[in-house]
Amino acid sequence: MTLQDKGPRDDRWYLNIMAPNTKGDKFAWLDPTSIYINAQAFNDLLDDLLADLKAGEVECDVVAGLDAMGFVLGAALAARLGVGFLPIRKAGKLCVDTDKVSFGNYSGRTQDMEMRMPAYGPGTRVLLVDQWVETGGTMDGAIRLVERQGGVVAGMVAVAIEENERTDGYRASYPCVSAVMQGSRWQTECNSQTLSSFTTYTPEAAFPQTKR
Ligand SMILES: O=P(O)(O)OC[C@H]1O[C@H](OP(=O)(O)OP(=O)(O)O)[C@H](O)[C@@H]1O
Ligand SMILES: Nc1ncnc2[nH]cnc12
Repeated sequence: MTLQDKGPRDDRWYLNIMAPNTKGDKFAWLDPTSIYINAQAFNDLLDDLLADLKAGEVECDVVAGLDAMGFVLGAALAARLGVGFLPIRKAGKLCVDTDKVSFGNYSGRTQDMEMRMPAYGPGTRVLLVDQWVETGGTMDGAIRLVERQGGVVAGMVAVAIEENERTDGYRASYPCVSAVMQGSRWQTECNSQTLSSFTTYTPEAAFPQTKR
């Protein structure tokens, strides 16, 4: 595992560059992907998640990332962990045999997602990675897919896991790692779906540094 020692890790500064929704209720309330644009932010995010996985002694045989943005974080973590990456896809994309589940998410709509079948042997430890967990409905579908093929959910990782009855159940059942730490101001703000950093947010804060 590649890990830089950066001292105390609890500032999570890169959460400040997450972008507020400017498009209304049909969309998620914020866009965390600005973190990925900036090399320092993205690498600090990965370092923090990896440090917390290590501290929690969370081990896995493969990372499964959830379509679509879970692919970004999941693939980056898999590469750092030295394991493979298994995409869990929105239905209708995979041209091989699949298992399929229906799930509901924050949008109130029901969707289907699929995982290739067979994907791994019995007892394989699968680390589930998504960008964000809001209601936990999407994660619920992924857990069902993993367990139906005899996999063991090794844990779950996201930028944030909002607190509600379903995610309380996840925390009780699996190791859960998120950049937004439980008990922090960030967690309270994510639960209420507004961040104080939105008042000073500028897109430029996430711009990649140019080498010229
Ligand atoms: O906890 P939930 O309420 O289920 O919501 C979480 C899911 O919603 C978002 O993805 P979205 O479906 O918007 O798709 P995207 O990754 O393609 O942006 C997010 O990245 C999770 O996958
Ligand atoms: N990407 C996301 N950002 C913020 N809230 C979300 N809820 C579900 N997905 C989300």
